[in-house]
Amino acid sequence: MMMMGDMWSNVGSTMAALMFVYAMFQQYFPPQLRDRIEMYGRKLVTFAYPYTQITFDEFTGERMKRSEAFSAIQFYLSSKSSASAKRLKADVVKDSQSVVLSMDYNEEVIDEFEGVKVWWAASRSIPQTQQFSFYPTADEKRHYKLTVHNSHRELITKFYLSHVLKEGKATATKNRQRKLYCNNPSDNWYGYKRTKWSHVVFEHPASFDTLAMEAKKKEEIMNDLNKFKKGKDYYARVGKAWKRGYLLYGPPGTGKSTMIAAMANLLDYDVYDLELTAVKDNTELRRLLIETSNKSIIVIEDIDCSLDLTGQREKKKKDKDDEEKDPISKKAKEEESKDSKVTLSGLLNFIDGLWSASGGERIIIFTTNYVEKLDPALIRRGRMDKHIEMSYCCFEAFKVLAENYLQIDSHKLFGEIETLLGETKMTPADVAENLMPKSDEEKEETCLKRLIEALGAAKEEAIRKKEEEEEEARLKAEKEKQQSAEEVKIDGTTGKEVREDDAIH
Ligand SMILES: Nc1ncnc2c1ncn2[C@@H]1O[C@H](COP(=O)(O)OP(=O)(O)OP(=O)(O)O)[C@@H](O)[C@H]1O
Ligand SMILES: [Mg+2]
Repeated sequence: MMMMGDMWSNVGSTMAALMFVYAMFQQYFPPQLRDRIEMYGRKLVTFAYPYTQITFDEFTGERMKRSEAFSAIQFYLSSKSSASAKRLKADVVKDSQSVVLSMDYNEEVIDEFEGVKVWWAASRSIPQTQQFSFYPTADEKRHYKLTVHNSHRELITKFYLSHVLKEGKATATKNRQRKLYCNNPSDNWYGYKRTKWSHVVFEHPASFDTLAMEAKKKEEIMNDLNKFKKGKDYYARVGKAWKRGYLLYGPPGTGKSTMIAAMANLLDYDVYDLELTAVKDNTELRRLLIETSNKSIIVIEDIDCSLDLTGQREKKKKDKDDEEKDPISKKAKEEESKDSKVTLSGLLNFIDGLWSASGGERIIIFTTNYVEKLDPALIRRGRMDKHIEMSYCCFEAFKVLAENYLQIDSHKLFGEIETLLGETKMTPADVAENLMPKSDEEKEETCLKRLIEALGAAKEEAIRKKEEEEEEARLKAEKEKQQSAEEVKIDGTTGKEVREDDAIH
């Protein structure tokens, strides 16, 4: 048996001989003859290997964006490979109910199109690095290679490939799991994981059916969203970036986050939950946003707490004056501001779509508990196109919750609840909490009575608070009156009342 060492020395000497022949060929043959020989050489190779290979890389372009063709091919081949490839990779999708199989590396899948055979292979190239690592390297390059016979090249490139992309995209849509993305702090953007966003599967059950609010308002929002979704041509015609901004405001527990989930479910969009406090500056903000995909909702919750957006512009001048006076405080301020330098104007630019040259279909949502705290520039129409107030529970909203939690649409206690809801403020979150049966045996009447009790208590609490406030205001007024009376003194000689400043002179 030939030893490995012998085999390599044979290969080495063959290579050396070939290189020697090629060098002779370059040096001693006249150029015309060389061209001719090369042409015949190519024909010989084509004759011996009459196939064309087309490669589809996973990442393309300068920005190394994930190629759409690559993912479409991946999905297309997932249906083909289960039948023919022997080694498969499995991926669980859609609520863990179905498994998508794709071909493993160096496996081959044969496909047929209009009687023509083609061969697909998946492979990856790993860069030669000296470093040893347990983890897959981030620079690993994956690609699919399609091999076709030269005689069918036109049919394959013109028709087969578009068929593959169309089918692949359809399968992708069918298997698509929506995702909830959260931004990573930028210190984690580089290194092994190298991602700006982490994601989990988005499986929030909220829908507009279960959302407690007035039917008319709900319908108006749904129509607005559906119009946006179908509005591609409209946005292109009027030259606007295909985006829409919503501002959801209202007290805690009125359903702002629930509404966002319902919107994502209605539109079938991904959700990007952007934590602004983890973003260092406007450049980072831009980088994050460029990485968001189409058909997504970008959410900034509690915008008033995320940044000092309101005072930032006015503060600038004051800070400058202070800094000039005190170099130590200037340094300290610089250190401090390193932490978060996303500015109002950075945010405004992002909303205005300067960054969205890559296309559209994005919804931007801000939520806040205090709408009055926000800078008007941030929420003016055109930026936040629609302002939605999420308010305390009304009777109509209660009926939706009763249907959700108790599966009832009427009850003799409803009248009393309607009156109480008109007299007191309770958030849908609190109403829902009271309606939720605490055990399997608990009857709907018990739940409704619990709600009535809670509403009654809330009403009494509100009356007590109001009385307290009135009492406080009365005491304050009395104190002020007393103070002003003390300031008035009696002039001993004339017996007339004089003001304190008159008495001094
Ligand atoms: N309008 C609503 N319809 C249905 N359920 C609601 C509604 N509002 C609140 N809830 C219930 O109350 C819980 C809290 O609501 P949610 O988190 O949406 O409030 P929020 O307005 O986002 O509050 P915060 O301002 O504190 O973020 C939800 O899990 C949901 O079950
Ligand atoms: Mg919320």
